[in-house]
Amino acid sequence: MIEIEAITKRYGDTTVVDDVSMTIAPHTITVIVGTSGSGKTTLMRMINRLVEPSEGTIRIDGADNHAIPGHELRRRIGYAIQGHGLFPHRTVAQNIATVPTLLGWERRRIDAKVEELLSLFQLDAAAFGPRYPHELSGGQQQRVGVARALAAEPNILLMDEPFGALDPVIRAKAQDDLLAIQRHFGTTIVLVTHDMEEAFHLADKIAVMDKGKIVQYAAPEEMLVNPATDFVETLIGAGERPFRLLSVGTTGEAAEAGTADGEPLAADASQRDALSALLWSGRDALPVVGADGEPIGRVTLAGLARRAARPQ
Ligand SMILES: Nc1ncnc2c1ncn2[C@@H]1O[C@H](COP(=O)(O)OP(=O)(O)OP(=O)(O)O)[C@@H](O)[C@H]1O
Repeated sequence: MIEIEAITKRYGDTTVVDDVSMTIAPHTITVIVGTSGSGKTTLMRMINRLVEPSEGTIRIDGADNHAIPGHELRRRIGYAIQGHGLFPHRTVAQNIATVPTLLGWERRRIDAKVEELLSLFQLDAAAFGPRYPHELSGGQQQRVGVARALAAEPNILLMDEPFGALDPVIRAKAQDDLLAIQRHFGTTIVLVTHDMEEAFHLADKIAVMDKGKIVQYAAPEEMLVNPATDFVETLIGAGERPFRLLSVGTTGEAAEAGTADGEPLAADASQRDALSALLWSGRDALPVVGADGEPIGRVTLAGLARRAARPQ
């Protein structure tokens, strides 16, 4: 659990984070969005004390983060940034092993961790471990950057625009990998992004910042249905709202009893994907199957339309 209490950061006369309080529950993904310069990065960096606050307290699992030496904190909290920040003269394996080596882990444990992470990120350890960062694609470098941030098994992972430099296809893949990895390790993730699509895809809770303040901190569905201010509504993109509502729910949740013809949809696909498949196939209904391939019902255009409509 991360408890941020009345935290303020000033540079000279300028207040860049203004009396922010928020609690981040363990094992969740919190996404911070907002306009450029609204203080997102500064707020996040006060968690691992890359930036020292002017006022206020941040507690990590109950302990004031000021009571923990900065270097210790940054070892315990993973940090991944856009452009990955890999060491160019170290191999992929050495990069991932950086913090475990600092912590004095045994060689065998380090090797096992490197292999586990590379395979979780779908990189073959034998092929990629010995390579240098310049021998990887941008997307692969980025995955190694996140793998490195996770190597010491941190409870908390801070991510600053981690997928900002990736093309849309690789980016979507990287987001899905991150969700799978977060479930695997139960890591508490705080992520800053400019991309609302990404925020709605990943977040358990979204914090919207404007001029150093949090203007709304809520679950995606709640924010869509009840945006706190005009600013939040603009940021969400009012025209996108029905589609975003569908993108935060799964097809399984929208499944109704009954059967339908056509290519089945996976229950864990988003309702937005289901809508797209329905429109594209020209059908009113499509079958839904569970992870085991067994039918669990059908999803209908009318059912999705009800879910995308303003709640009454
Ligand atoms: N070391 C510093 N000294 C002075 N001002 C700073 C410093 N670091 C950040 N700022 C200012 O604080 C404000 C908030 O910066 P921050 O990087 O937190 O914003 P952000 O919301 O992450 O922006 P972006 O989305 O553009 O990355 C900006 O106006 C920035 O210029």
